[in-house]
Amino acid sequence: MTSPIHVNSEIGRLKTVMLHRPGHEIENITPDSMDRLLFDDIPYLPIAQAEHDFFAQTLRENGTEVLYAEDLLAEALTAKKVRQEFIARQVKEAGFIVGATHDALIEHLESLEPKDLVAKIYEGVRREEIEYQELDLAAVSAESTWTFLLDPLPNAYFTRDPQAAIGNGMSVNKMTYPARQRESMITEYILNYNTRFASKVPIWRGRDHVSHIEGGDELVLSDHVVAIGISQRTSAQAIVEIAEQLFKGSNFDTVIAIAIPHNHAMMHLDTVFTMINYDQFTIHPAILTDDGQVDSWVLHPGKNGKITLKHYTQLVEVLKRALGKSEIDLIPTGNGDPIAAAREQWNDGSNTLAIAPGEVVTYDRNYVSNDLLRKHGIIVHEVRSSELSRGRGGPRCMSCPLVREDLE
Ligand SMILES: NC(=[NH2+])NCCC[C@H](N)C(=O)O
Repeated sequence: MTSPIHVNSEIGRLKTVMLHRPGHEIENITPDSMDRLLFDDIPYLPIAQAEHDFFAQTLRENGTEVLYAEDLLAEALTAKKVRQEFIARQVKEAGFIVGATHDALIEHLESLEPKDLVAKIYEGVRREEIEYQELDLAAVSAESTWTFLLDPLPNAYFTRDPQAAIGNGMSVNKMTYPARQRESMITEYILNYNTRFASKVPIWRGRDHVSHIEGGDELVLSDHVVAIGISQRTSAQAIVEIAEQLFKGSNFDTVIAIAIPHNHAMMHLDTVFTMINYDQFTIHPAILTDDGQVDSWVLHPGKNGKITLKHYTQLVEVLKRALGKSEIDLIPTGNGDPIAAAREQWNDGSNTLAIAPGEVVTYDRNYVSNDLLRKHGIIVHEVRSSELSRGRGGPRCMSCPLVREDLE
């Protein structure tokens, strides 16, 4: 069976992408919950949606088929039995296993049609929306004063992270923070029950794991090389686990693990490093020492299913060797100016989405980085970014490529 997933690079012409249009979940962020929900501010929804529509339109105009995760999920949940199982698992992962609240939540969600159910899963369920048949202590006690029973999923428009297409398969991710963990269950149901995907996609690593990994850290550099960030969101253990599966079941024979600082501004590798052409990358200078060093380890398949490991500090040398290039052009965010670099990285100036070799989509606000990209010969499509950028993610984070053309 041919897989509907085909991603053998970061830069091959983008044919199909999965997005999520931000919805009311964005309006369910409050100053009190913002930190926990991984936001730094509350975007203004109508503008965020208009900006997102402009992003989707930019991709369509450049020949990309745009699929929305919310539509794929609603289709996957057509059968009542599947819907019931999905609801039960969402409610369980939100922390309700038995009791009055559990029962009332299930009853409420089961009363909804697939499209409304999907919208509810994203926007969250408030306490006052559900009707209790009977109360129990947990339902009436003070510990349950938080307005939402099922938290909103405001980060869902960053479709890059819950999963990552690698080759013809998927990494379905165990995410780091509770605020995002239920997002990758959406991926699981799309892959298992949407007819476009069901039984056709190898899963390199599922979400039923202790160690965590997120798609913002997973970069497909070529048809046999993957780079993965060791970051706030992705642990070394998860990298070893996925490397084992890739080495066993696919063409991939090289995983480059790159250590980056563990902080909110640089939560994933793709906030500081992205591939934009055969031999060109964006990089936030702050991840490198003055002489261009960063810790990285190259993993290869060894004997008897074991993995070999080698430590390097010169990223350029590692990239040259892995990609068979004699030169690598690292383009610094903010042109290397400490203030412009820090400001533009904060607003995802390094988070470029390649839609073809040497052709990228970026946020308009990062004008220093955009000018520099053009000077390096890159074609830049700018998209609007005042509200979308408040979630700390850029064009690469907001997109999950499903099909890219192979490179020549
Ligand atoms: N691939 C990325 N860089 N994603 C950015 C995700 C931002 C989101 N607020 C989070 O903290 O999870």
